[in-house]
Amino acid sequence: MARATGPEQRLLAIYTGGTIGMRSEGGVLVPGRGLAAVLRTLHMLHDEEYARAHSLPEDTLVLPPASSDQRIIYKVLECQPLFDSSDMTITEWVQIAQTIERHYTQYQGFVVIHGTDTMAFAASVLSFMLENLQKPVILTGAQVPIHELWSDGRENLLGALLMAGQYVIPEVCLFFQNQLFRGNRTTKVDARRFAAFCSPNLPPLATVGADVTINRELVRKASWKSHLVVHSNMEPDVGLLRLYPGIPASLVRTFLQPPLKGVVMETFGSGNGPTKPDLLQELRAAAERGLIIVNCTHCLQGAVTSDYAPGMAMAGAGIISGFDMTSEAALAKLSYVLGQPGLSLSDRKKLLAKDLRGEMTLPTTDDLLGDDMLGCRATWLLSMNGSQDSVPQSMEGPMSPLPSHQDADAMKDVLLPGLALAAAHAGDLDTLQAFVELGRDLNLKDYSGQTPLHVAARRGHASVVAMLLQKGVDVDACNEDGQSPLLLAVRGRHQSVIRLLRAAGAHLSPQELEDVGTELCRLASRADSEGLRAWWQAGADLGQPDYDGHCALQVAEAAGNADVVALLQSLEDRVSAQPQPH
Ligand SMILES: NC(=O)C[C@H](N)C(=O)O
Repeated sequence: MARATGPEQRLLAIYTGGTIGMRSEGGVLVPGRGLAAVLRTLHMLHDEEYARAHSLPEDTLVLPPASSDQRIIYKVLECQPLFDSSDMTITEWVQIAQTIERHYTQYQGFVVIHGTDTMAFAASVLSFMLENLQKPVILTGAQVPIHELWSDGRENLLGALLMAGQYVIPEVCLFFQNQLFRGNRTTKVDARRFAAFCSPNLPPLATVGADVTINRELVRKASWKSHLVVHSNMEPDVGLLRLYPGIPASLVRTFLQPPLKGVVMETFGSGNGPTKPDLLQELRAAAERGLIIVNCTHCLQGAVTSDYAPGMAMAGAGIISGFDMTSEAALAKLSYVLGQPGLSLSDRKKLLAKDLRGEMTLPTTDDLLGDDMLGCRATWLLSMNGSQDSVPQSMEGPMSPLPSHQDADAMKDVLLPGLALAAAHAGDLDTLQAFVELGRDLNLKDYSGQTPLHVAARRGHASVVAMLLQKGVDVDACNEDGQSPLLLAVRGRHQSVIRLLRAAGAHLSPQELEDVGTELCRLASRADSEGLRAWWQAGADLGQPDYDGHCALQVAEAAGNADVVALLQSLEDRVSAQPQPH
């Protein structure tokens, strides 16, 4: 990230509306025309003397000198009509992106003056529409109109212009209250305070006080080889659904109907939701007919993980993790990905799982490996075939001395299990295949005894499970809690994985089956047909009693759940006919 050089920096300020330029009409605030004329009267935003001395055109403004050798000259392009941002839609944001494209070569940077209510959505959408940005695009606005005595608008606009004019930050950003954020990481958190925005999962790119502090390692690098690409084809039929305790499956079904093509589902905590079978059934049915569902947490901070059983149930329903994306960014990303022509459903899902514009933090292999070995790269590790010759040149030098053979072996012992498990977690067949090609044993275990098969079974990655089984891994390997891959697949209700494991001879151990009667009765009492079916598929005896002697069928009968009764009876009838693995 460089400082902008040259005696004059030219910026375009695109004024779309918002409180910053509003006036009171009939007791309410409405967007006001002629913002440039107001700015011309404000000394901090215009140096009339310089403009006259340099014969700047009528519509051009110039900031007072920020440094002795540089001037920021800007023009305000007023949109027609102006909007309260509550009324803005993808159509208006596409127009902004196209305006930037039209003027891209004439200006060193762009400031978008926008209402605050939907500014985080706008910044997110623009970040996906503008690919290969090499210049800053900074959104800003105000909580109080700029002509008022006590307004945040003057400082916000000045800050945005200074940041865009003085630094080459090739991203869509949002500047508010002395902080420059990555736009697609922001959310509006306060209706009145001047500190209206926050970036819960990424620190600001820059902070302005007596000094400007740039968080250089966070700023994205521009790709100087490629040109700006503006993606105007954004899918409007995307939605946002917030789960709440007790949400009826019927409501979810209605919401997910066509023409909706993608939905961001705001879930509890680290990505959990109710595990009611009818609700999961609706989600699964929608996913099966091609609706894309992205799971984002409704918490302000933190990420979706699969630490809890209800989270796994969600994952089992064909839902994509949004990790730590804001809902605004996820919605914009969905609209962008669905708007891309000619992609298959699986291509779209792959694109959604990638970090495209710095909008989400993906769990890395390093996260799983721990801090002590950070910096070692997967490719390097895999290329460490006991010979220093295979260490890439780029790893040499004073900061990264070549390890001895023993060190290299010790490092491999520590790091390879984590790497293999990370690949299994991500469903990354290519990396696992690389292990095989280098003659590595895929039975390796991490510190808790987990094998790649455990992880793939737990995540429901059937293709990875099939590949591992084909390579002859131990199908009944137990982790330190005595759990087999089959048990993890049952918990996740991953039917295709259960089938694969059973076909490879997997058994639930006597220890895993110890309390199965109680578990089956619990599932029967909650009418969880899918859970019951998973245990049955895994070879559990559905007639096992719970601690006080009741079996699942009796519990279902007592609860008057005819569907579950019918299911249990049909499964029990099929038990004798079912081929038993040896
Ligand atoms: N502070 C603001 O700009 C709020 C206004 N309603 C808008 O979003 O346009």
